[in-house]
Amino acid sequence: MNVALEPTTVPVGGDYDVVIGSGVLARVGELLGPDVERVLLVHPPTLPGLSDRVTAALRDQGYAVHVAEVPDAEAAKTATVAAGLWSQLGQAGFTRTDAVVGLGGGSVTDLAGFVAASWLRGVRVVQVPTTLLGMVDAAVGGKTGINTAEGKNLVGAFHPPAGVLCDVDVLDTLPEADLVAGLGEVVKCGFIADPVILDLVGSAVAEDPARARSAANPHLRELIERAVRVKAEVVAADLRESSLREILNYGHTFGHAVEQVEGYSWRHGEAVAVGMVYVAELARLTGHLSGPDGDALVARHRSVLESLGLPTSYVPGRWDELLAVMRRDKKSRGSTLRFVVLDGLARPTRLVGPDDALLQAAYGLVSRRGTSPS
Ligand SMILES: NC(=O)c1ccc[n+]([C@@H]2O[C@H](COP(=O)([O-])OP(=O)(O)OC[C@H]3O[C@@H](n4cnc5c(N)ncnc54)[C@H](O)[C@@H]3O)[C@@H](O)[C@H]2O)c1
Ligand SMILES: O=C(O)C(=O)C[C@@H](O)[C@H](O)[C@H](O)COP(=O)(O)O
Ligand SMILES: [Zn+2]
Repeated sequence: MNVALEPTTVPVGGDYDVVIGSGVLARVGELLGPDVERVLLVHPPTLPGLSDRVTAALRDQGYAVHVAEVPDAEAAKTATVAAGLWSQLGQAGFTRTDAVVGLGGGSVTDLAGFVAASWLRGVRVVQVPTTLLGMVDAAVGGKTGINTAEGKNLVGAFHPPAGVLCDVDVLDTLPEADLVAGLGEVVKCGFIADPVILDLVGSAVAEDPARARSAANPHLRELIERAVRVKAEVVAADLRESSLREILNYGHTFGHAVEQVEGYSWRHGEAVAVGMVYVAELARLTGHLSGPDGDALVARHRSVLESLGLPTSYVPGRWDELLAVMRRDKKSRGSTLRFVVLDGLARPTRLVGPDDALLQAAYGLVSRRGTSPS
């Protein structure tokens, strides 16, 4: 990413900061806070250069650094991997004033955050996201967790980080498909809260579609900052998802079901993209979106996401599996399914207990044979 702007600090309530900048990776120790002696650095196998740099920076600052390489991507988010980290913390004698650092994409920051939340009932975690999705979403806000055989993020805790460090330079090595998946969550913030995001994505695509899908997107820094501000404002108001925070789950009920049914072969941001189209169609079927404006907003979901190369359809014939997974969504209450839908652009609301027939009809509207992600 070719920008050399000064770092930006986005406060999350008064609790911690998200630092976004170029060349800021070595500042990780500054976010740890006082009294930390030992640090467990958790990272995937794909980032040897970055994990070495962060380890060296922490050691230079006097910390005793223990390193844990965990499986890549969704394979990191298991009870077995978490248990291995608990053993490592125990053997190294980590106390309540020691800390965990999560370096990697959302899968690693979710795992590292969960291990920090559960070790001694809670030690500090600093998140150093290395994917776009991690920077704009997963590392911010304190939702941590792992998967079980029954579904995604079914075990976890709300455990806000002590700080989040986003060094945008690391995005230069991120594969395009992962960058684009991160743009899926950025676009989500555009639909639920900040339509300027959709305009910026539109401008970037109009200027140069290939560049818009890369770390050279000329609006990327502003897109990151805007999406982080949306998330920061929401989680500062409702950390534990008693109400407002549910809007960040836009597109996720169907999206998480696609991820699980597909054995996590779709990227999270890809599944959320088709999930947003699904729920936009559901909003139209249930009257939340209506008339020409409603039609245009549904069409805008497809056009923005497709302009970035994100999927907007899913294969037919898997309704029973999808519905079974959707029933276990965390927004469900008893046997009542609940969705976040839009009443208009940036006007999110709840849809409670829609008819199964309408849920299935919306699936029909997003079904297309031969669909697969990038
Ligand atoms: N806690 C939350 O609020 C929250 C929010 C959104 C998503 N999530 C979770 O985040 C996960 C998805 O995160 P993700 O999209 O970052 O995927 P990911 O963590 O699987 O990373 C994607 C891939 O990019 C590689 N990678 C990471 N950084 C790189 C870099 N700088 N250069 C080259 N390769 C790099 C990784 O090794 C991996 O192969 C899902 O599990 C999702 O449920 C959590
Ligand atoms: O931060 C939130 O709240 C979100 O819902 C953000 C989502 O993008 C994210 O994927 C989250 O992990 C989903 O949470 P879950 O509660 O549906 O498991
Ligand atoms: Zn998400």
